[in-house]
Amino acid sequence: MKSGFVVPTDLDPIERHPKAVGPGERMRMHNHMCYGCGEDSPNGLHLEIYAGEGFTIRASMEVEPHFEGGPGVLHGGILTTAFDDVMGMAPLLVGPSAVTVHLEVDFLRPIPVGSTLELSATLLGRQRRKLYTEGVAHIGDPDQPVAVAHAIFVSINAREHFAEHLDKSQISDEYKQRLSRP
Ligand SMILES: CCCCCCCCCCCCCC(=O)SCCNC(=O)CCNC(=O)[C@H](O)C(C)(C)COP(=O)(O)OP(=O)(O)OC[C@H]1O[C@@H](n2cnc3c(N)ncnc32)[C@H](O)[C@@H]1OP(=O)(O)O
Repeated sequence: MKSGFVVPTDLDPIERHPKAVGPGERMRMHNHMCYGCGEDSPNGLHLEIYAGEGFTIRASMEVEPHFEGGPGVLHGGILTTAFDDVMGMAPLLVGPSAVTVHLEVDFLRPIPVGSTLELSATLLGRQRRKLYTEGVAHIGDPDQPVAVAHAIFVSINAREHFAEHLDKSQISDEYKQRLSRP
């Protein structure tokens, strides 16, 4: 497998947060209007994302005809979006919210429209606020990945980070109030 991403060898160990969602349980939605996993996003991917064992996350995605890029195959940007969202849930296993600062994808094989894409993410470790993750996608044989991704997320204080933009969001007033509480 070809990948230019170098995972640091001196990552600090991580511990699952005592309040993190348990293995097999659905991850709590971070935003009901999120294009990746929000149930109210009108044109979103509507990913259902589950916690796995250890520091893993998984989700499935039906490759719908309107996700086409090349003839008959999934658009690379849609796959990247799905990775961003699924991998972005991994930091929540160990602590507070984090946002993507770097994401790269190795596209290994075309992904036909009509297939079921299985996505998984693993949190590899941290360096200060940086959380390193790896993602893998396959469409049948788990030993034959169709894409691999690496991302760095940086932990944030969500209330402060999103405060300036809350007025532009389509999230519910209740959720807005929750996010704007000091
Ligand atoms: C409750 C609701 C909340 C929702 C939560 C969301 C859940 C998410 C779910 C998933 C949704 C989908 C996901 C989405 O769509 S997330 C949406 C897309 N992402 C963003 O909008 C993030 C935009 N970036 C920023 O706002 C700032 O950069 C932040 C605030 C993140 C950091 O700026 P800040 O000034 O605070 O910190 P810093 O600059 O000292 O950086 C800190 C460390 O990071 C390192 N670094 C920085 N950039 C890079 C880089 N490109 N490659 C490698 N490393 C990088 C940097 O060297 C430093 O490392 P070190 O010095 O310690 O070694």
